[in-house]
Amino acid sequence: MTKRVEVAAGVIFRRDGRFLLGQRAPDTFYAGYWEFPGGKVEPGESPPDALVRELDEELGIRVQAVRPWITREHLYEHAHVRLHFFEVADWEGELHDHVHSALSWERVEAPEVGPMLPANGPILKALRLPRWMGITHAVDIGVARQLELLDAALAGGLRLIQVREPGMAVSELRAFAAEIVTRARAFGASVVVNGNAALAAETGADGVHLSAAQLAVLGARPALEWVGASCHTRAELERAADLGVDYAVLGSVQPTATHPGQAALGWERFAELIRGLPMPVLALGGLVRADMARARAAGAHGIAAIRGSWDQS
Ligand SMILES: Nc1nc2c([nH]c(=O)n2[C@@H]2O[C@H](COP(=O)(O)OP(=O)(O)OP(=O)(O)O)[C@@H](O)[C@H]2O)c(=O)[nH]1
Repeated sequence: MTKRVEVAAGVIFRRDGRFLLGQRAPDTFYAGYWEFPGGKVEPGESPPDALVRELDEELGIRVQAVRPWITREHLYEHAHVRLHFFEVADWEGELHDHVHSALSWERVEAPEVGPMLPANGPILKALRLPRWMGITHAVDIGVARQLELLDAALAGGLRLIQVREPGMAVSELRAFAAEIVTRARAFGASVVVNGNAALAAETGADGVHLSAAQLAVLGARPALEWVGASCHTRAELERAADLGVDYAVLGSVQPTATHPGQAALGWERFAELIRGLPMPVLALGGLVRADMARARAAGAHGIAAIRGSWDQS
């Protein structure tokens, strides 16, 4: 039987947004491959405690706070590992590496070192997922106004847009989505189209955002770069994980005008529902920019919002 190993690893961010990778030393498994700093969880230890200890032992840094992020399992020749990835934003001290052959600060958009440990491909992709998703609502505010607000948001740093226009005629939606893709491209932003993989492909969008209903019946992951899904329950999140989606959106965290009367989850329940999932989760529902720290402390990768994305106040 393959040995089971629990591992805690950290995505350590520097002030300029770069994150740290270490190259595995000679005489270890996968020598020369790059990894996130971290190591095995000891008996009786929690994964966050293990990470704080490992980062002290390996790098000589003191970590103030870690945020849960993604948990992935991988079957290596030598062990079946469960990797608990955390984000480490608050740390102090000078790096003194004791275990790696080299360290490198990388950009999330395009890490340059390699090869990477086999389990880490999806982790690097998850890091490329922007922290904020703007969801369109031209059916409420009009196409012209939505495009105007989109331009302002792109100029302000928005890098992920979901085209979601329930009720819009398909011909109008095709033109609208194509226009969003053109404008997003100019800023290097990505676009996913809600509920329609064919339209996404046709308009040159980067992916599709599946509704919970589609998620329930789909046999396989659509062949697009980004596939995400709307979820409301743990069962839906697990189904999304099984389908191999790149991200999920879970809500509503707070009461929202889009679904009046729907019970809000609150942050505690949100954190509970997403625990241990293998993909990043965006929090949805009545959220604004000021909620980002709270969302990430709860384990969210970031936030998805309709109104909160376009309000200019
Ligand atoms: N630290 C770290 N380990 C990772 C990552 N990705 C990944 O698959 N792993 C796996 O998780 C395990 C980490 O264990 P480790 O670093 O404590 O131990 P090791 O293999 O060097 O062996 P040893 O501690 O027995 O000498 C290894 O099997 C490693 O291949 C990652 O990004 N960071």
